[in-house]
Amino acid sequence: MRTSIATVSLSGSLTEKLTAAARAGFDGVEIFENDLLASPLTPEEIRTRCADLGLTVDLYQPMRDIEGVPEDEFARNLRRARHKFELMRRLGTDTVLVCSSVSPRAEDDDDLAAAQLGRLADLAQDFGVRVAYEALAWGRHVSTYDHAWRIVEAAGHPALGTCLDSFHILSRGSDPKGIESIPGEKIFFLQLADAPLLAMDVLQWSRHYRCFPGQGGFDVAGLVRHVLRTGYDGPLSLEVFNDVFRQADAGPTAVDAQRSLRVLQESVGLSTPPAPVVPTGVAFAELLTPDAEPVAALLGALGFARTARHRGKPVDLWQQGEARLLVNTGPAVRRDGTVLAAIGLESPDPAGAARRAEALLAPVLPRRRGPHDAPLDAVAAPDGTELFFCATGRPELPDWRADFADTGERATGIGVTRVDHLALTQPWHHFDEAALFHRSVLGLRAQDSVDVADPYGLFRSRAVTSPDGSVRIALAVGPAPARDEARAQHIALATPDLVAGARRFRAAGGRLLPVPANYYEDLAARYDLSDEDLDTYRELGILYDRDEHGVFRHCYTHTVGRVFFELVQRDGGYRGYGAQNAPVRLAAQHAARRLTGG
Ligand SMILES: O=C(O)c1ccc(O)c(O)c1
Ligand SMILES: [Mg+2]
Repeated sequence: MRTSIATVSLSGSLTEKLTAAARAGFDGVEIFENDLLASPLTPEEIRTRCADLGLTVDLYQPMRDIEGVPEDEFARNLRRARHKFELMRRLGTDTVLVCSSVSPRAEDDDDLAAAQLGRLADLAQDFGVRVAYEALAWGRHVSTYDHAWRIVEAAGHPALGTCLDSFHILSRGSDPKGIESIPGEKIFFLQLADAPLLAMDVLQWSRHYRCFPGQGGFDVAGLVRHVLRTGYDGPLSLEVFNDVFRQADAGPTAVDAQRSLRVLQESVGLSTPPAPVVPTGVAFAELLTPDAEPVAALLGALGFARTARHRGKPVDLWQQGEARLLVNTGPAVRRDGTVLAAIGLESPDPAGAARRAEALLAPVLPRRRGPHDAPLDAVAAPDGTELFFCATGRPELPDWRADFADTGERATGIGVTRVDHLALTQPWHHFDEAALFHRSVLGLRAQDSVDVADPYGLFRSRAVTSPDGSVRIALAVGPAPARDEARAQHIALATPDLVAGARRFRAAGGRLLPVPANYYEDLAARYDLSDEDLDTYRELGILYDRDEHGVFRHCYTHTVGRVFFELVQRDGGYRGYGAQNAPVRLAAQHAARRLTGG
């Protein structure tokens, strides 16, 4: 189906919005009145610009407070409408959105509303315009889609239809099944938006918290299925009022928006992009560092050995158990010190995974292929992390390790078996995009997001995981985008015996993050732990959590550049990440940074 986006959903000037929408692959736009009023372009120039960009102008909006008013006021409304219809002719669009009145002077009189909307449609018809009447969830007398449709039906005018907006329908808890009783040709327009489930005033919710389908808690796809059963064949149009998107760059937001519509179309059976190829493990995590020494010291204390060297590049493979870390000291190294730059995902079908990613608009990275390199398919996640789809030790596929020559070094190890999870702090305006990306592109499942207090703000965190837990990525967004630590990344390593592992790490010269004694007093109050265990945890800075499945113990290393490590022991099928300990950890990291300056 054709895809469209309201200009209000993107930041910048009208020109920037239109360019971003076209580049992301939208077919059309809804022009928001304020964007036109603020633009130096004439309506004719906007029309030409859209045509040059390959965009149709699908809707002009909104017209407000038209219906249900005394005759003298309605006469003034018609005069206003005539101006707008003339403008629409110059703009080259034939559909106008009229939202239900919020005026205190509007009367609760459906017959009057139908009669006046009919007269508006008469005038519109003279200009070749169609009127799409939308129920705002906070409309004074008309606030539900079925009520708006009753009025449209009563008016019985060919130039009057309804506009359905998923936010207004789902935020009020209306049953969208009733949409199926509206003839498809009377649905003049369909606007789509999702939103997180929040208990708040619906107008504020709508104006500040809408998000793209798949990023919130509404069943937008379910609603679209009802709409499709009516025979509606107009565009799927995104109308998202969102405080973050208003500030973020229009280009990436438009791509995020188009991706959400592609995923939606797939889930309602309108398209069949290549199927998701769910990763089955973490093949490697790659650190980029300008300063190999501190990284080597930390990995050595963690029990890793430099088992292989890339044949053509300054990249070392450090291994312990099934945990593999690449340390890259090549020219791509950035100014901001050590970073977690890439993740190798073990994929049952690397080429298929890359095709899926490309179909969902993930930037495909040029293959870093030297004369000896195995081919590697890679895409960039929204935060810039490179994701490689690769195979380790599977005879039917090229092994990425073929590019590495064995050094003969072997790890003595501290008991690390594998990477448990990767935690990536997102740029502040990419959080919702990141969750949708990892879910739709990689086929991971998103868990609920949790809020975590930091001494200087609030973190939001959301995990995406493969069904068997073999791939776990914790996405977080921090409080202060300008601060480095707000973009910290970490690698959590699994061990079956955390206490032994932590002791060996320390004996090898590793530094563990100290945790305040108050934490352990609280732990003693909350759980029935032995004094001996508590003493050990306090000594090593081990944090403790439980869920209905099992127990989680974890501790942290110091930070190098933007990266630190976590050692974790999961017992009994514990599913979380110790989120309730995160405030203590964040405070301890702030304190450690003040002491060491690093
Ligand atoms: O918030 C509003 O006023 C507003 C305006 C136009 C719409 O289509 C809408 O859904 C909301
Ligand atoms: Mg709307």
